[in-house]
Amino acid sequence: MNYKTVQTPARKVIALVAHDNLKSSLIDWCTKHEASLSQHRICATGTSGQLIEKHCSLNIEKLISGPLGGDQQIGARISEGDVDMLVFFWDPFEPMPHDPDVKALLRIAAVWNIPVACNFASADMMMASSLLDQPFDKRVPDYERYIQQRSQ
Ligand SMILES: O=C(CO)COP(=O)(O)O
Repeated sequence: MNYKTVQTPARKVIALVAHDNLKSSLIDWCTKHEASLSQHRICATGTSGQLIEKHCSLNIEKLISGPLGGDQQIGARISEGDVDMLVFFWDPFEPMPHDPDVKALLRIAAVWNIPVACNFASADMMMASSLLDQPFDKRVPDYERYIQQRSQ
């Protein structure tokens, strides 16, 4: 794979997702970081987004609920370059009917070099980063070269 460098903007698009047993943790985390989060654009899977809006004063773009396609929607946005960070409190103790979607979301986030936090501590560290409010360069697959090489 060939890579190129792109710039992540200062004002980020942050995607938030939590499985049911971790929704209260995500709400606590959003409450803790409400002021910082309000400086960025937030999207979330359906139920997580509704609950965050109910408990915090954040504007959330609510996508489809996870089991109905929300994880895939976020994955599609990542591959189109429209998500800069992912906080996904996935449940390590319960299998989900949509486990393939969860895996696909985590995979595509790895492909596109998206910072991902899967628990409270890593999400806290991400919010403490000086890069949160600054543009920063990151390496992503060079799609133009990839498609050019494949179509020769
Ligand atoms: O299931 C989810 C992620 O896999 C989360 O979806 P909801 O926020 O709609 O519950």
